[in-house]
Amino acid sequence: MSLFMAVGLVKRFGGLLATDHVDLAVEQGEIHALIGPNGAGKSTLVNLISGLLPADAGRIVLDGVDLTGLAPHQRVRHGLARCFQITSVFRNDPVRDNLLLAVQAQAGSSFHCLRRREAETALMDAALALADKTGLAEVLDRPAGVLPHGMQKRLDLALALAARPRLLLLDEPMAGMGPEDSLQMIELIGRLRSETAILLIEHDMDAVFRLADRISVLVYGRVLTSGDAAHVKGHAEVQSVYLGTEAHA
Ligand SMILES: Nc1ncnc2c1ncn2[C@@H]1O[C@H](COP(=O)(O)OP(=O)(O)OP(=O)(O)O)[C@@H](O)[C@H]1O
Repeated sequence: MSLFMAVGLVKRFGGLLATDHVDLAVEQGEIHALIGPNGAGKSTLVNLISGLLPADAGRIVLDGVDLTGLAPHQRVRHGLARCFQITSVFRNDPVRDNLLLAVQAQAGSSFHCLRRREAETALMDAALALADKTGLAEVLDRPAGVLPHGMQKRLDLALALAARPRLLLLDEPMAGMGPEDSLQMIELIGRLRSETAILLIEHDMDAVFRLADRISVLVYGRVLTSGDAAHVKGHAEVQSVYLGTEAHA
């Protein structure tokens, strides 16, 4: 069985069928990219998966557990975490405190058996490990809100990783970045493959083709095709519907 499955997902906005009976599977260790032209329904699908929007029909299953009726925070506890297009940090607080809060929220009562000082050390160690992993060790004392854009996106990713997800939803992690930041983000996401499966929405096709093990193409709320980069690049309908439009743009 796949690590994650969306089965027959449907979302209507009035008369518009934004998500049209979508089936999607993400395997363990896989980076699965979701691409499609503007308005294809990518954000709606990710909102259904993360629980920000209720589905009109269909199911969401992670690791054999049906998450369909659960609120977003309950889905996070079951291993489904999300990074937003807009960063969701406490802007006036230092990076260190943002990381500590996220680690603390995830740890819950798991450090209760330790003495207070030991628990604080364990939390700080976990926060510093996250900073190291995401390239934020040099900016721990800086208020999150004054970080350059690329680092804010990395902080956002670090906060999602604090939840130790089994499946991480990344909604346009490269948005608004210059080439250097994009490259660093691509490398970082590539390294995460060993610890979590990833569903990646991204308009940067270079990033998609470099990172994705599998790509699903969404058009008018439906999955047109799924496959590896070679399959998608060679798919005539994808070329005309999506890659063609991007090239023109
Ligand atoms: N809350 C809403 N109410 C009404 N219509 C909506 C709502 N959210 C999205 N839509 C419509 O649903 C369709 C899919 O939108 P969605 O934002 O999911 O597409 P997308 O593929 O993420 O686009 P983009 O790449 O531009 O972000 C669009 O026609 C959009 O106008």
